[in-house]
Amino acid sequence: MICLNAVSKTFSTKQEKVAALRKVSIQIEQGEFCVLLGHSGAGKSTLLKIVSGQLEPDEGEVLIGGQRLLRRNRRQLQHRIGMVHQHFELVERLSCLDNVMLGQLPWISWTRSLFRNWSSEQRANACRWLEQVGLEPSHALRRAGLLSGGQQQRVAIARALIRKPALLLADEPVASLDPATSRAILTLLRTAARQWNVCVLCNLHQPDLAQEFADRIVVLSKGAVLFDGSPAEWVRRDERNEFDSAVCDRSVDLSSPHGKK
Ligand SMILES: Nc1ncnc2c1ncn2[C@@H]1O[C@H](COP(=O)(O)OP(=O)(O)OP(=O)(O)O)[C@@H](O)[C@H]1O
Repeated sequence: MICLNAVSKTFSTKQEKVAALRKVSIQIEQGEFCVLLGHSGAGKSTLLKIVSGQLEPDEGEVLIGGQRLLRRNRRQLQHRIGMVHQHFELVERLSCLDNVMLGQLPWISWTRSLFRNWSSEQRANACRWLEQVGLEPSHALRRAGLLSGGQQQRVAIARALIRKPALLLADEPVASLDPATSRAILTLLRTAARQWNVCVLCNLHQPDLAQEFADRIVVLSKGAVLFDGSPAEWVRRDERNEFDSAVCDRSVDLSSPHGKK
């Protein structure tokens, strides 16, 4: 379970101070697929960076599996977090298998990782994860950069899951994918949450996809939580026009390859 208690973050630049997060409190259970929605600048990426330990909050606390995220235990807790990104962030010149193995770096000796000298057991494990995310065994030795976007995202998900994370953070994982592939990837993330009891926190720009796939939707607006509930509750409130175009990017067009008009 992850828990954010009254987390605030303000960025100061020479010109201004931007309150990116204002006393955000949310709790996500193991096995839950939670989608963060909000227009550009609402604070979604800042929240993910704070949960992953890349940024420190000014106020408030983050608990991962009951343990408070602090500077001194950050590395140890980061080992329990898997990350998936919009642009996959694979090492394109390496094989899919080697990319998946990178997810296990914290537990592999540096000589093995430097020479990619994986044991047969490690190889078999990586291949199993590639299979779990829907890739044929023949993909294991193919260069990651030669795969389609959807296949690369599957490799990235396998790399995140091989470390058996308590928490999987997905920062706009379908932003560069076509609508059909987006649905396949979100199905995979939802399955991962349920099958491996992972708490998944996923940033999206598309309310329709959030409604279709999320167990829970959290809407941020100007750094504050505007809504936190089930997709059914979200639809009821949306129908009463409680959320207007300022909340979510209604310009999203799922028929377009990149989701934007
Ligand atoms: N390093 C930074 N320095 C200054 N301001 C920042 C920094 N990072 C984020 N911000 C500001 O904080 C606010 C929240 O940004 P954030 O990136 O979290 O929004 P977002 O909801 O993820 O947006 P998007 O959907 O466009 O990625 C924005 O106003 C942004 O300009």
